[in-house]
Amino acid sequence: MGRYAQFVIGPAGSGKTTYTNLIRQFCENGSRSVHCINLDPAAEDLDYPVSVDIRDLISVDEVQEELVLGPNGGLIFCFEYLLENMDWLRDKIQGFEDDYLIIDCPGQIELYLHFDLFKRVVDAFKSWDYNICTLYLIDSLFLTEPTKFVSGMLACLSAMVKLETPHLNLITKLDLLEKEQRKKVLRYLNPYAGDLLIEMQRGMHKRFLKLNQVLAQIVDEFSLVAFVPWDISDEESIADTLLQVDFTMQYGENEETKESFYRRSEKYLKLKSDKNNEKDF
Ligand SMILES: Nc1nc2c(ncn2[C@@H]2O[C@H](COP(=O)(O)OP(=O)(O)OP(=O)(O)O)[C@@H](O)[C@H]2O)c(=O)[nH]1
Repeated sequence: MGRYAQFVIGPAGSGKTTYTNLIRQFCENGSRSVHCINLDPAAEDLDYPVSVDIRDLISVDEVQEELVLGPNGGLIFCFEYLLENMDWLRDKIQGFEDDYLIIDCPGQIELYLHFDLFKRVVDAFKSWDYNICTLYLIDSLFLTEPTKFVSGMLACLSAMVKLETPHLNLITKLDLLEKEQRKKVLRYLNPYAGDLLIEMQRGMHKRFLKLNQVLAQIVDEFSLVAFVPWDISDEESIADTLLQVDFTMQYGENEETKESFYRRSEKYLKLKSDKNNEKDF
């Protein structure tokens, strides 16, 4: 069957642990064998059974205490230590030959954006012949305005460029948004640079025009930054997300995957069955 691993990354509180647990439950209900791996040395209570836990190797609390480091320094030290002990991790996952790995990662995005430590962990999985997909989770409450969207998009893009793996961005906590807010957010599933520029420029001084033009151009040129809606109140959304992850893992991002994102967003909004909504959209 081959080896498959999803790396679940994203800012603190974006929903990584919740996602990991729900995907695990969904897979297990479908008789798919999965293992959840915790790579967050500062994790507290985890909702799922953990098959491999970095805290058995090293924990941030111990490091902070012994080396008098802050939380970020402690995390960096733990990842350096993990990289020196990758045989430990390899031994732990050796028995999961045909199983699916879901890897819950730390919430400090500096780890993905500014250092190469996390990339080296991902590269080790590649060298062990894993098919990989990185999921960058982003809280929908931070995507309700164009400027917030651009900022979130740039963080997703940096992680994608830095990690060099098949990549999806998941918009989480959609169930918490009002219908109108939800529609606003879902417009960004397939953003159009011209509209984005007009929206960003609204209410801003004209001296920001050039900057906003460049940012909108980045959105346009990096249209591979695809966002997938994730709604825990809709079981179909969970099933579709898993399908997209599997597809991306095997084939990477391409036109076909993008097409399926758009079909997904249409289905999600049920636009086809509601002509009035379609006009609004
Ligand atoms: N309503 C709703 N709540 C969510 C969703 N995802 C996460 N939450 C809640 O948001 C909070 C943070 O979720 P976690 O899954 O712990 O987030 P995390 O990214 O693992 O957080 P860190 O480990 O601190 O980086 C928890 O209270 C979750 O119950 C979601 O899709 N919908």
